[in-house]
Amino acid sequence: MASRSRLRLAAAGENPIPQSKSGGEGGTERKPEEARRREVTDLGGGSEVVHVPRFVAREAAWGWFDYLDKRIPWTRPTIRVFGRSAVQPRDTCYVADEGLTDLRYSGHQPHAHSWDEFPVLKDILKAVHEALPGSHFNSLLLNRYKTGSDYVSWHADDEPLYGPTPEIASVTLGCEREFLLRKKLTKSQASLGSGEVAPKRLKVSAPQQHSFLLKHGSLLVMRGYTQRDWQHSVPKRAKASSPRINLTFRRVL
Ligand SMILES: O=C(O)CCC(=O)C(=O)O
Ligand SMILES: [Fe+2]
Repeated sequence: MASRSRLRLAAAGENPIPQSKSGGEGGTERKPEEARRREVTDLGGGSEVVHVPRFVAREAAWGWFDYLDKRIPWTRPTIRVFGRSAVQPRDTCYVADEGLTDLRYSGHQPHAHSWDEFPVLKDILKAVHEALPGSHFNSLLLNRYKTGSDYVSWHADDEPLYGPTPEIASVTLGCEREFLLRKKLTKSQASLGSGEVAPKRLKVSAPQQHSFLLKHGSLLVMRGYTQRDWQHSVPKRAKASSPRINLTFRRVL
């Protein structure tokens, strides 16, 4: 379902988007107004998503993809989901400022690599900071979805170490994939749905949902109470025939 509440396209020049040095060759250069296009979706209740479809020029984005695909020490850890052990359905790697080793999710504590090991990540971080004035990301979770069978299931990045209103900036390289957001159910909605409180025939309306097609070189930012009130996922997609690398920049408080 397409997002219905795209509120406004930010005025050109409102926020600077970096131009790539290598984007000018081979007809890959973006028109300035296209490079600055950002769609702001107000999710309500103080939650917001910003989508910058052409955050970085195609050629530069492929340069980043090739480097990360080859150089990142990808692992596929065993995690715990609903009390069961399972191999995570995508490759991953964690990079963070010195001393930020506390990330733990699904019973797994990833090793924190240093930014110094991967100079390209410093360039990408710089570009993200320039696009999002006032942001100070200090950690990065990378994901690689090798085929359309790799995915991330419904979750929120609501770990306390990110604080109550984290800004999370997500860069997509390679194969485009669908990114879904759905509103978390309130306790009373959840119990209605389970049939514990009300008879089953009492219909519970479907949660609000938004979908974004995240293309090569795009940036998606989740802000405000998005992690508290919404969940997101990247579902399996049979048609996705090539790998996708995703970088989510976060700030550990
Ligand atoms: O791959 C994506 O677009 C999302 C990844 C994600 O949600 C996460 O790493 O927490
Ligand atoms: Fe996430």
